Amino acid sequence: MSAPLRTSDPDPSPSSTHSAPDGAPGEVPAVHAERLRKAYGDFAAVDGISFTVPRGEAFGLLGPNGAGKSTTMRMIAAVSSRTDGQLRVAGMDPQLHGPKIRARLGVVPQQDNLDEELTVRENIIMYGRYFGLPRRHLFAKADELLEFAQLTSRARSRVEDLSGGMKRRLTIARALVNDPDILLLDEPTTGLDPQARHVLWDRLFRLRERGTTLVLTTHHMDEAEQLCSRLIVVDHGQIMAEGSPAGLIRDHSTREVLELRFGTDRNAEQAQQLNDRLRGADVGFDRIEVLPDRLLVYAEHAEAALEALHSSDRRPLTSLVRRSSLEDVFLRLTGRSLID
Ligand SMILES: Nc1ncnc2c1ncn2[C@@H]1O[C@H](COP(=O)(O)OP(=O)(O)OP(=O)(O)O)[C@@H](O)[C@H]1O
Repeated sequence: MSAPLRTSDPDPSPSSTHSAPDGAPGEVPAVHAERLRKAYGDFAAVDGISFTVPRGEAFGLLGPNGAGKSTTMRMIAAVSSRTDGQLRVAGMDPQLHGPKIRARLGVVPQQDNLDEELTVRENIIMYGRYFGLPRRHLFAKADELLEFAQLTSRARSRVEDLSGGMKRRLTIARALVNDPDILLLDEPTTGLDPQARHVLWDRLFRLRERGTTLVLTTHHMDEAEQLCSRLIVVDHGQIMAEGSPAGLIRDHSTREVLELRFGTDRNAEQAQQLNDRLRGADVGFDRIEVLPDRLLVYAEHAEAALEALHSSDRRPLTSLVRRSSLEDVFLRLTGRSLID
C-alpha cells in the first residue's frame, strides 16, 4: 500500500538536504526532529526534542496528558508551525512544503471528525476528492478500504449509527485513501472498549506489515507495547527515554514487580519495614514505590520476594506478581503514574 520514500524527492529548500541518521544508507527518514520546540508565549509545550523515525517503523510518543504529544503531531502534519529547531517529514520542511507533505500523510486525529450526514462509503469518497483522486479509482479504493476496515457490510450506514470502534476504523480507512507513506495516529484507541481496541490494533499491525510508517501518540502503555517497535517517553515537552518497549523495560525497571495491598492506611507505614527486610534477601530487590492504593516492590524475582515476606508477620491483604511494564518505566523516570 505504501509507496517508498525516495531520496530523489525534488525539494527546493537547501536546508532540507541532510543525510539519514538512521535506517538504511541513503534512505530519507520518515520523520527527523532536532531540538524541536513549540512555545505558546512563555510556555514550552514541546521543549527541544530530537528523534528520528526510519521509514517502515512503528514509532510511539508515550506520555501523560499535556506532555506535548499532540503538539508534536500537529507540527509533523504541517498544520502548526514550530518555534525553533529542525523538522523534516519525508525529507521536507513542513513549513515550506505543507501541501506536498500532507499529500503523503494520513492523519487520524484524536477526535473523530467524520461527516455524520454521509454514509460510511461516502465519507471515504468525499475525503478522496480533496486529494483529486479520479472518480473510478476512488470507488474501487473505497471498497478496498472498507474491506480492510471490516466495514463492508456497513458501507451504506450513516456514521451516526456506528459504534465508537467502527467510527475509529472508518477514520483510519479514510486517512488511507491517498495511499500515505506515513500514518499519524493521535491516541488511536482512547475511549474504546478492550475488544474494539484489539480489532484496531490488528488493523494497525497489518499496516505495519505492509510497510506503512506509523507514528502514534498514546498514554496507554499496553498500546505502546503492542504496536510500537520504538518509542520516546515524553513528559513536560521533553524526552525522558527512548528505545524499544522491551529495551526500555530492561534499562529502567526490574524484570518483575510485586504488587501488595495492606489497606489504604497501612501501605505507607509497611513500605519502610519491607524495604529493610528485602534489602537483606537474595531476590534482586531494587526499591518500593508507594501508590495511594498499593505498594509496588521492584525485584528481579518477585515470587521469591513474596515468599520472603510470607515468612514474616507482615501479610498483605492481596498480592500479585507480574512482569514490569512501560508504566513502571514511566514511574521510574518521572515519579508519577502515566494515568492520572
Ligand atoms: N493553542 C495552545 N495554546 C496554549 N497552550 C496550548 C495550546 N495547545 C496546547 N497547549 C498546551 O500545551 C501542552 C501540551 O499539549 P498537548 O495537547 O500537546 O499534550 P498531549 O501530550 O497531546 O496531551 P493530550 O493527550 O491531553 O492531548 C498542554 O499543557 C496544553 O495545555
